[in-house]
Amino acid sequence: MSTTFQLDTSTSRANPTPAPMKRLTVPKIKRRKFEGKTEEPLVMLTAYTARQAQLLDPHCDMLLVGDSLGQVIYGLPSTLPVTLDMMCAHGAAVVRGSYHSVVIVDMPFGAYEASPQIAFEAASRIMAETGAAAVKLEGGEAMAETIAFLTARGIPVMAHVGLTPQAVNVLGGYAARGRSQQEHEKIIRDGQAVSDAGAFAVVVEGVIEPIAIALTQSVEIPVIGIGASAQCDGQVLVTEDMLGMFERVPRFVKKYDDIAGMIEKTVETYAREVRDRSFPGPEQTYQPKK
Ligand SMILES: Nc1nc(=O)c2c([nH]1)NC[C@@H]1CN(c3ccc(C(=O)N[C@@H](CCC(=O)O)C(=O)O)cc3)CN21
Ligand SMILES: CC(C)C(=O)C(=O)O
Repeated sequence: MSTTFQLDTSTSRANPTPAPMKRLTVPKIKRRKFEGKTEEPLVMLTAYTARQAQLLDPHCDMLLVGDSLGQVIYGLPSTLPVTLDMMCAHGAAVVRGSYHSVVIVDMPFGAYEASPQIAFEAASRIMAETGAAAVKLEGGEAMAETIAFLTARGIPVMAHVGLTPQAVNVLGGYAARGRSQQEHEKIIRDGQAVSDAGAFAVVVEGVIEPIAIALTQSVEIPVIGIGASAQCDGQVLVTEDMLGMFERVPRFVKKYDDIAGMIEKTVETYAREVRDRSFPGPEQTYQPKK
């Protein structure tokens, strides 16, 4: 087990970012929201690897090591089989590849729900092994006690309400939430509960826009939207989704590029050159000294 702390690595030759910046902190993220609104929205993307983190870091305020890595990296059918070992390994890689953003690591399903004490054991392991600045967990009122427990013991918590993918079996799918008045009120109560419990920010996912707007206006912590509203205090997406790595993505994803198409074309060229023996060429081949 290797332990990596969040050191200032700006002088290390392993870290090629040209203009190292001082890393943002959780209190600075929280303070970005004042008088009920964040002037400039917070920018968050998921990251799972060191190189990906290096590329995203200069443009983001927060990097989320999401448990969506279960689907995106490991090809699992949901986020439920994701383990603490996976989150620690990818969390450490993202911290090593970033210099500026606040890194937040998802707590995997099963690692925190049973009790605040169990949650602290999992969260403290994540903090110690990755060097991340905070953890994220899914749930509202039911997780308020756990959020207060972790925060009081030195672990900042980002909460996640609305469409909570770890609860897919209770919700019955990934459809948008909050279309009934009862559900609407429950999601607002969840957001207020996590804010009152001391979460430094909250993700609201897959809800009808009026809920996202009402929540953003009613809590003092930044509300980060995904499938929510442009009026949230920030936005997050799964990086591979917005880069166009996947054919099928949720409706709330905007595909900014077609990376899958680029990879396909490039690999097609490589395969052709191998088959017609034009790769490797003279420039990629060693010859004996004359
Ligand atoms: N690549 C990826 N992107 C994500 O946004 C994401 C993950 N993985 N894994 C974890 C959760 C799961 N999420 C999901 C997954 C599927 C839908 C989806 O298919 N939504 C449909 C509607 C589904 C329905 O109505 O039943 C859509 O068209 O938006 C939404 C969010 C969000 N998260
Ligand atoms: C989609 C985001 C918010 C997430 O929770 C994840 O990446 O797992």
